[in-house]
Amino acid sequence: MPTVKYQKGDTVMGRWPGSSLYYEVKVLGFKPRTQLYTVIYKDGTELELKEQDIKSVSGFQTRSRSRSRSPSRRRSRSRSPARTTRRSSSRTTSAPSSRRDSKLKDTVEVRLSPLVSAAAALILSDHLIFVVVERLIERLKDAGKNNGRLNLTKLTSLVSLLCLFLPPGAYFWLLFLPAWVLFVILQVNLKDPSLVNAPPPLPPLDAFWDAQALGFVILWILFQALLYILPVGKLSEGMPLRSGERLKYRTNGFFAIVVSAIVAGIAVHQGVDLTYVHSHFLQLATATFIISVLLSIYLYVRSRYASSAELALGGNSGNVVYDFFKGHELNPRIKNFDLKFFCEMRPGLIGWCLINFAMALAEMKQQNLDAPSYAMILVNLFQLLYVVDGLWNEEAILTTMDLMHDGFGFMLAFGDLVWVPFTYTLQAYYLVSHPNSLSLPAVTAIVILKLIGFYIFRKSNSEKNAFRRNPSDPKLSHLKTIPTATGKSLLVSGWWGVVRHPNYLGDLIMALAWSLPCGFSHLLPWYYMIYFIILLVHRDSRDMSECRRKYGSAWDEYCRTVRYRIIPRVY
Ligand SMILES: NC(=O)c1ccc[n+]([C@@H]2O[C@H](COP(=O)([O-])OP(=O)(O)OC[C@H]3O[C@@H](n4cnc5c(N)ncnc54)[C@H](OP(=O)(O)O)[C@@H]3O)[C@@H](O)[C@H]2O)c1
Ligand SMILES: CC(C)CCC[C@@H](C)[C@H]1CC[C@H]2C3=C(CC[C@]12C)[C@@]1(C)CC[C@H](O)C(C)(C)[C@@H]1CC3
Repeated sequence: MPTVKYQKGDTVMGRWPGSSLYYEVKVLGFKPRTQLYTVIYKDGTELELKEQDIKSVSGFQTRSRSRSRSPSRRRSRSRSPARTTRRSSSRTTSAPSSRRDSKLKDTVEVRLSPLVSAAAALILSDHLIFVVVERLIERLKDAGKNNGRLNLTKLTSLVSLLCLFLPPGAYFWLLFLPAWVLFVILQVNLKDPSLVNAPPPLPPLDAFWDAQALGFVILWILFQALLYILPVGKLSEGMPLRSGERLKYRTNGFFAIVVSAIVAGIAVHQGVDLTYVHSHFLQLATATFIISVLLSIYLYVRSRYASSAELALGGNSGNVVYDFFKGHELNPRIKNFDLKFFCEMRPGLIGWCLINFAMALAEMKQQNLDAPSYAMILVNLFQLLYVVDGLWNEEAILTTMDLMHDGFGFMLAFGDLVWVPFTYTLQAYYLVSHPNSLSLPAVTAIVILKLIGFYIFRKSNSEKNAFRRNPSDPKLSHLKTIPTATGKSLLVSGWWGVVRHPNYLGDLIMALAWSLPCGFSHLLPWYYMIYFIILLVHRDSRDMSECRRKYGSAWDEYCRTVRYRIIPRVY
């Protein structure tokens, strides 16, 4: 390599992409065509870097000592990206640097996955805008350093100002998600509903509001909160936090759904007309939406006072709308009452089953039936099984992304309280006024499909959960694993050796079985399936980049061994 600045075998300082952190790396080679150096970090991560992202060790040390005392500069002495992982998760991490890490994560994600739909691309757009602006600011700073002619402060504020006028995805989603719920609720009541129809005319404003409906929703949430705080059931430990602490959670969800079912049964027996839920669906959804907005405002305000150790890595952009949407605090609690865990597992999830049940009663009433239709029974039983299983294995939620990594803000509050109960119930709602008769062979085939999906979903989730809780569990000793620099290992055989997200595969098969009973006359009951594909493809990409950041070369090795993401040999 005669004209090349750094030679094979040289030890130099390499910039970790997307950040201003440098680590000691060894040069493995140079590709004249791409003008990139292949370097290897101390934890084994191999990357390709531009010459401008490499500095000689001696020059680097002199400069870094003479520079500022800021934490990010101090961090530049650490030796490997694996350390970044550990350091960025320590209490001393400054918010800006963790933000940079998450931006890096998102950039990789966007590059890696050509998304299947424009909607999914929109999910990513908010991240992208921040990445682009941040990169631009970094470039400008670099340019300023190099020629000294640019007025850095002015340029930086100009770009930040520009950012204010760019419509980040958060603004879009804040408006779109509630509008979408309204759209599908209005559609499902039409004789000929369609996802591609123009929105039906808006009902008058007072049609949205019903004080009684708000009262019922508040009562329901309080009732679930009461069941949650009762000293019944197990106290489970969450995964270790950045501080090393493990929070305790009352995992009595199964008890909560059993008590709720008994209370609903007694109420119906006593003559309470549950078909109210069908006739006041819009008002109930509006009331729940108001509660989710109030909760999100409370969450945002309290997150401003939370210590940095209590914050999630995302949602700290400084942009009020983005942070409000994404959520800032990781585990907001009032004493021992965990708001995120409660909202994710209780009012919405159990409410979903209650609404489905009410729809079965409404179907019988509307269509003069003595018993619900086969299609309605299947949808009810399938979704009840899904929820009961989630609550029975409630502890497993503590190892999912939402609980471990995501802040609690509008996205999850609205998702858990409004989105789940008022859109996941659309199939049952649809069947109330759009009957679909099913033959016995069709019923049998759909049940078999559901059971296959459920088996894959449950087995794979339990396998990962058991492994994460006790990696040396003798029951898992037959499984092959890859060690990672963080001390955790990755499963490479068993379910997690078939595809990288076997649990998503099972979930998707189940989603198919939920839509099939509604037939093919309309797209609306297939809405869940379409939404779910987009959601899971996006979650898979997000998880991939997060794991690559955490596990470096070990993750790449896992991806080389397990080539497909969700569907074997297809995707
Ligand atoms: N119905 C719905 O609306 C809905 C929506 C979303 C998700 N879900 C379901 O919820 C469940 C949880 O989903 P999730 O998105 O949180 O993802 P998940 O698949 O449960 O968790 C991903 C995490 O698992 C760990 N992991 C990944 N590969 C591994 C391997 N080979 N060996 C060991 N650990 C590995 C990694 O975390 P660590 O390494 O840090 O432990 C990774 O971040 C899924 O079953 C999903 O289908 C349902
Ligand atoms: C578009 C947005 C508003 C997206 C909102 C997403 C949330 C509604 C989902 C994200 C994670 C999901 C989830 C379940 C329900 C829906 C979410 C909260 C879940 C609790 C359903 C029962 C399952 O058994 C489960 C526990 C595995 C599952 C966990 C993830």
